[in-house]
Order: sequence, then structure tokens, then C-alpha cells
Amino acid sequence: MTTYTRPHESKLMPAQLIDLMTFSHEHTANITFDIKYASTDNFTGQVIYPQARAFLMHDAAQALLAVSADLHPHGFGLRVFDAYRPWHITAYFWEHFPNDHLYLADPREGSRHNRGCAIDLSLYDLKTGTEIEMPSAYDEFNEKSHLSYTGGTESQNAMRALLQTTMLAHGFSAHPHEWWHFDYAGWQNYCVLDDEFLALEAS
Ligand SMILES: C[C@@H](N)C(=O)N[C@H](C)C(=O)O
Ligand SMILES: [Zn+2]
Repeated sequence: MTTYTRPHESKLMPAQLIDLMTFSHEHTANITFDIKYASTDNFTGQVIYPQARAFLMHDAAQALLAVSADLHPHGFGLRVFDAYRPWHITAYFWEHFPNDHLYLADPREGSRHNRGCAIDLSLYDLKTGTEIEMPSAYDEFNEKSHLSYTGGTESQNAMRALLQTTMLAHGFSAHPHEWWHFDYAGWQNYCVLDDEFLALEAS
């Protein structure tokens, strides 16, 4: 039971969230999914989401298609780990993992994931389907995940730079402590949501 209250900003609108799996399939984009919080393979060690789904604000999803098209000549596609996240999950993370607050959003403000405007992702090799090595693993909560970390191999640093450059060229901004996290421009205009995935599907 959370002790936090979801922020309510009456002037803000809910983002138009779309099912990114269906959307990317319809547009034959090179986007694959490994929704970590729908398995135990995440920093909590627990299954957090009841379904492996990825919902995202429409304009951000459209921008992701452009990112995927830009990466194609380099031989890479996008692998998505997380997109829209209901607010109560953000509150759960904050409450139960106090040592990781540098890498978590404060539920009193809400995460950009709760607004449908943030995405966590990496690159994969189009020929082999293998995920590309980055300077750290996803949600590895230490300095190896920071954009300022220079201790990775030449290839890891170059792959991180390619992901960053391509995402930033299409309206996303970076997170200084998480190479995999990107916010879409205008996230401030959308409210913090707590809808479950199945409720989004029904709406
Ligand atoms: C938990 C991690 N994957 C993440 O998304 N962190 C950001 C800061 C967030 O919670 O919004
Ligand atoms: Zn994130």
C-alpha cells in the first residue's frame, strides 16, 4: 500500500497511447520487444507487469519509426525494454528501493513513463537478432550506466553514442544516469496516468 499521492495537474491531458507492438508491426519497423518488468529479469527480481505490453504516446511512436529507419543502414534495430508504466509501479519502486533513488522517478512528481512519453531501449543486430553490448546492462544502477562513463570498450561507447545521437535527432532527450532512457519532447503537457495495460486496450 503506497503512502504517496498521484500528482494531479488539472490543465494537463492524457496522452493518446498506442500499442507500440501493433504499431511497429503495421509499419514493418525493425523494433523488437523484451519487456523486462513482465519477467523476473529486472532490478527487482520480481514480475511487475501482468502482461508484456508496450504503450507509447502517438507522436513518440511515430518518431521511433524514424529512429528505426535511420538505424537500418547501420545494420541495427531497436529493442524496447519498457514504455508506458502505470504510476503505482513508480510508487512501488520508490518505496521499496530507497538505495536506487538516483535511477528512479519520485512518485510525487511522477515518471515520464507514467505520462506515456518515455521509453527504455537498446540496439540489436539486424543480421543475428543479438542485442548490442552497451557499457552496462539495462537497469544496472551504477556509474557504468551514466552517459559520462568512459570505461566501456571502444565498441560499447560507440554503440551508446549511436543510440543517443539517433534518438536525439528525432525529438527525444537523454537521461544523464541511464543510457537506455529517453523522454519525448512535450512530455510536460501530459498528465500522470495509472491505467493498467488492459484498461488502455479497452479504451
Ligand atoms: C527504473 C528505470 N528503468 C527508470 O525508468 N527510471 C526513470 C528515472 C523513471 O523511473 O522514470
Ligand atoms: Zn526509463
